[in-house]
Amino acid sequence: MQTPMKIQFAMDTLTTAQALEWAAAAAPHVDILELGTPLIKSEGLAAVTAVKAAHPDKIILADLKTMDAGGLEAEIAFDAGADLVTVLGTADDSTIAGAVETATRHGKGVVVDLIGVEDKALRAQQAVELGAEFVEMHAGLDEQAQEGYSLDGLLTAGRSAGVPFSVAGGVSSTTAGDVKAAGAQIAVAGGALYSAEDIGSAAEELRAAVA
Ligand SMILES: O=C([C@H](O)CO)[C@H](O)[C@H](O)COP(=O)(O)O
Repeated sequence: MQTPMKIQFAMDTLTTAQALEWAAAAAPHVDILELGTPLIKSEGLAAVTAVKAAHPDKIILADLKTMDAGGLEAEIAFDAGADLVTVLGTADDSTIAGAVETATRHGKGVVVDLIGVEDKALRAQQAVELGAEFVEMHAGLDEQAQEGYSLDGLLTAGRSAGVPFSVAGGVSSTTAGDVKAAGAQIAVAGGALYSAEDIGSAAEELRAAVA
């Protein structure tokens, strides 16, 4: 039987209070709660601790986007309560390996974020060889704002990589079916959920779209 696709809620806000409110609304319908990079820069890793304490049953992802000192940055995030941390695919192999070594020691995991990587399929394979749990086929908010942006490039890269992957780049209930069809294990949604009038209903709709 195929493993059901997971949903990751990317909480790109600047306050822990807002993140806790969003997490409570979406929690019944999502598997992974992501503390967005702007939130961690604004509130620090205390935000991770607060969300983990409120949702001990959820996978908590700290979107550190680590570029150097992989072991050190992963260590402080795991100590704060994260289950997964992100390291950039543009980082040196030793940075990814350092974070993986720390994750293994903690019984936790590393996700390699392929934002800004030219050959995402190739780097995805290398990242998984280095021990990443999965990679994120990712187009960031700035790339999404460019004219003509579509998810297609991410889906093609995911299909050809042949390793476990998530897709992040403006995923919504309209596009989630395509993400599933491409073979992704995880659909990441930020704006489509937190900009909705009713976050809980939007998350429920997204879950239905990938069921
Ligand atoms: O990682 C993200 C971005 O770099 C800002 O932190 C987003 O969380 C990710 O792109 C998912 O959000 P949406 O694109 O709004 O779905």
